[in-house]
Amino acid sequence: MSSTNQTNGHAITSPTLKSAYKIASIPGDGIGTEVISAGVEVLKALTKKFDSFELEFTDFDWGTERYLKTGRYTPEDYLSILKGSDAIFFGSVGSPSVPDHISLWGLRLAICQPLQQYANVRPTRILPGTKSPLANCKTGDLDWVIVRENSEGEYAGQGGRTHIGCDHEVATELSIFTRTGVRRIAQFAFSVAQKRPRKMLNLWMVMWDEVILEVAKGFPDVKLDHMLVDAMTVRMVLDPRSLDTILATNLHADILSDLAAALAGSIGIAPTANLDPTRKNPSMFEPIHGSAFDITGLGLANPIATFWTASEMLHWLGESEAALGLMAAVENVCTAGIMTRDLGGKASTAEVTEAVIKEIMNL
Ligand SMILES: NC(=O)c1ccc[n+]([C@@H]2O[C@H](COP(=O)([O-])OP(=O)(O)OC[C@H]3O[C@@H](n4cnc5c(N)ncnc54)[C@H](O)[C@@H]3O)[C@@H](O)[C@H]2O)c1
Ligand SMILES: O=C(O)C[C@@H](O)C(=O)O
Ligand SMILES: [K+]
Ligand SMILES: [Mn+2]
Repeated sequence: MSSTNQTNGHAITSPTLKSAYKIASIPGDGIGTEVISAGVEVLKALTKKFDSFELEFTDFDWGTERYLKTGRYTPEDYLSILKGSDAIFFGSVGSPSVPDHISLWGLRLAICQPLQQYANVRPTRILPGTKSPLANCKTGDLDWVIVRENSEGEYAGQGGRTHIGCDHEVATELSIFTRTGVRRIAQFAFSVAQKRPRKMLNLWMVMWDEVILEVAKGFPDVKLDHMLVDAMTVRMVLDPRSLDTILATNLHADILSDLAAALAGSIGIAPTANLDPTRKNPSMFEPIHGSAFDITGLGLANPIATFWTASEMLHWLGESEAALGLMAAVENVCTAGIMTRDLGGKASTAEVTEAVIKEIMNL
């Protein structure tokens, strides 16, 4: 690309600097490796189509295989390595050969927590050409963003076991909530709700309620609605049109977002952004789903969750045109019925990926 500037009456043509982003890619375990390689292919196609930016990928083999060989999911200096990137593109972690709390704390939480990615953002909607399992719920009827507190609550890592293995063993799992933690996620969720057409935020809990009412004063245009989490599951199923932005604690939002993905058609389409809203640290983007050992290696993994995740990453980096182009390509492919088995189709991971790349090049 080039641009023309006027200097002292002379037109001079100079190369416009392309934005170049460093992406740390961590496929992880199971289908993580299949969907991230599909995601990288699609992102590379976008850089060909939209020549305003470049992506420089560095791949990391951090996952369970590495843990079994070395006793660690990552090298010791992994945080300084990641801090050198503009964004992290993550697949999933977890394997039948290692207990889930070890893999989760060894990789996903080992990244999210020290990098202060305290806002976990999970948009959900029904893509055109796909179906909700809810009768009478069509594309447009379900359009939510779940904001998950991503640094404390039930995933604070406090608690332990005493008298291990004895009949009188005691185990505690503590939920930790800080005023600062609640305030910052509330501020973030209100600002998300404020940018949505319906300007609406649904949430719940006690200290939360108090802090949120304080934060709400700064967002008078957002309609606020408190819900208990059990009742929320009912409302999501029976009245999806009445919801918009949903803020909840770490664990509750984790559960609600799997439900949301299923109601929108499949867990195979749902994206996640783990954001550090201060932008001091790189943010991490991953599909909501896990390693799915039951379908690993079979070509059945739906790559759309990862494509949507890639689109969220591009938005965060400021490349909105490419981000919107990617979602348009995904929607065209769904409309054409090229879908994996979880969405009722017959296409493989590779066939969906190829179709999305073709749509990108035809945009
Ligand atoms: N953030 C993460 O990395 C993350 C998230 C969830 C689970 N996990 C880990 O993944 C492992 C498996 O967990 P799980 O089985 O509870 O959840 P899962 O999300 O891996 O799978 C649940 C079900 O959804 C299906 N599924 C998931 N993604 C799919 C896709 N893209 N296309 C088609 N079908 C898809 C699977 O086949 C499975 O039947 C565990 O070790 C768990 O700890 C990791
Ligand atoms: O919550 C987690 O950390 C694991 C998984 O359930 C997720 O949604 O990322
Ligand atoms: K994941
Ligand atoms: Mn989850």
